[in-house]
Amino acid sequence: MSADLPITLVDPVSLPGTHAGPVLRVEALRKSFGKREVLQSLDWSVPAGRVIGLLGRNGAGKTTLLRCLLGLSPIDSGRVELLGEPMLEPGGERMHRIGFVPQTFDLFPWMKVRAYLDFTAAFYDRWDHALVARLLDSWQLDPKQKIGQLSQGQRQKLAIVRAIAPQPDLLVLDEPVASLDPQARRAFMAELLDLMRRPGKTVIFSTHITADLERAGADIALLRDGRIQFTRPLAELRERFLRAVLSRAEGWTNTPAIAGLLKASASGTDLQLLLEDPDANELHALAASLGASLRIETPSLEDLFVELA
Ligand SMILES: Nc1ncnc2c1ncn2[C@@H]1O[C@H](COP(=O)(O)OP(=O)(O)OP(=O)(O)O)[C@@H](O)[C@H]1O
Repeated sequence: MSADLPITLVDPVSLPGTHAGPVLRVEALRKSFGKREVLQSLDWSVPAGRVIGLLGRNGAGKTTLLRCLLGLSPIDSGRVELLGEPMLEPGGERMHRIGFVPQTFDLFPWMKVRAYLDFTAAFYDRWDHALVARLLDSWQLDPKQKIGQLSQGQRQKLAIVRAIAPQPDLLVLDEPVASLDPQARRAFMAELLDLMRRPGKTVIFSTHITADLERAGADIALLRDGRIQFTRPLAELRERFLRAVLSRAEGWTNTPAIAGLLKASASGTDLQLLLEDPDANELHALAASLGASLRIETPSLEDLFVELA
């Protein structure tokens, strides 16, 4: 699968058979564990037809947020609306339209893969048997093996097969590729992109692997300080954040003042400035006034994540 496949994003309003509003709407969501306030009046809205990568440092609250969204963990206060209805508890018809891949999958160790999938399929009208057969084959999962004997990565693959097979409208994945080898990760991302190309499908997945977000052409949602700081298409982030490198022979002892400065670091003759929405004219004028040459670079998503998260 090529890394730069074009992705067609679908206008949610134009989708037949789907509600027109956001797939997910969260208002003032609060969740604490003891004194630790993990989600602090978090607001978030996700339109249909997007792939959203949820980024955040270890312990930022990604798992907590995903579990609260799906009603798997009780919230302290606030409101969560999923597929146009308030989420009070998991269950009901709507859950057939939502797929979830948890961080770890430890269920039914005594069951064989085939029996587990057949058993689960019985609950779903839209179970895609052909997709299951294809994924078992290409991901080399042995239908006759017991789940308890699968490696962590194989279990994760099984959890992904199980989540995709009912053809959910909303697929939520909590670090789905953490245990997968690079080959399986790419295959999985390719499946995600396939899902995405069907109208109205929405995917939300948490990850630390920024390359996967780039490959998926995902929108980036950043969870920091208990809130979603922004949800933006990758291309927009790339335009918004730039690195300016000022160079001069005598080096740098002070950081010049400039609008949008997020971070500055000096090394030898270079001064690197990470800037949000910089004004090019201002930058050139600054370089001239400091007797420095100017180079403008686009930071990688990983660099951005390190700086912003
Ligand atoms: N059941 C729990 N009881 C007490 N504290 C919890 C519980 N679950 C999570 N926490 C705490 O909430 C915070 C957020 O944890 P969470 O697992 O949601 O973060 P995360 O962003 O998913 O982290 P990671 O990237 O490491 O998976 C952490 O400080 C964690 O210790």
